[in-house]
Amino acid sequence: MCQRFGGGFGVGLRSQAWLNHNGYHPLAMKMMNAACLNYTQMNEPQITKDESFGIIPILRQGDSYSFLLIQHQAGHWGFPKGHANSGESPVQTACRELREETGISDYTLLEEVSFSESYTFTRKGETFAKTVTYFLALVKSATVVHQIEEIQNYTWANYETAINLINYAPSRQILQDVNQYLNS
Ligand SMILES: Nc1ncnc2c1ncn2[C@@H]1O[C@H](COP(=O)(O)OP(=O)(O)OP(=O)(O)OP(=O)(O)OC[C@H]2O[C@@H](n3cnc4c(N)ncnc43)[C@H](O)[C@@H]2O)[C@@H](O)[C@H]1O
Repeated sequence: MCQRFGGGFGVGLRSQAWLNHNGYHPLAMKMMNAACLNYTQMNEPQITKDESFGIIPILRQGDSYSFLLIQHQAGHWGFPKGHANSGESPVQTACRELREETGISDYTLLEEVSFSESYTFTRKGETFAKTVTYFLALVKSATVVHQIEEIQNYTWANYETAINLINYAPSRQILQDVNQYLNS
């Protein structure tokens, strides 16, 4: 822990004249602050920005809605998503990932709204600050072609079941916001 105005760095730099309220010469203060800044920069963890895009597939039956959840290969339940390929827009990425993970390609995209979640994670010693932006799609049919190499499992669930199945709080918050949007 680096203390900006601590005693340790000041040894030998005191003088009778020009002492500030800490009892140090201004030049000594400058050197101490510079040393602290270098120490802090050297020890700050590197954080890499990461971004993915996804779709929340929604099936409307009368007044009620079901949501398609997928179980990612890592084991957690959430929504279909992934990274952009070179030159892809957010919506193109989200649609491709949906098709690759679930086989779904027949839907109406609600492009006027999007919902984002942010979280950090560490992988192989590297820390990532990630944002995932989701679009909404009203699907025409509940048929899913399970892409085993992409996802572990999938399920259609109503709001209450889905909220209980989703593992991570940021994704639960997204579903809450989406549910509120659909019922507003
Ligand atoms: N910039 C990049 N471009 C292209 N490919 C890249 C890439 N970075 C990594 N890849 C590779 O691409 C593969 C997956 O690609 P994609 O399939 O394209 O990416 P993804 O769904 O966003 O999954 P990813 O595993 O990266 O991250 P997630 O946020 O789900 O999970 C990460 C961690 O966060 C946790 N997590 C997931 N959702 C969370 C949430 N909502 N809240 C908190 N933590 C969450 C998970 O448990 C996990 O520990 C990975 O094998 C990866 O090695």
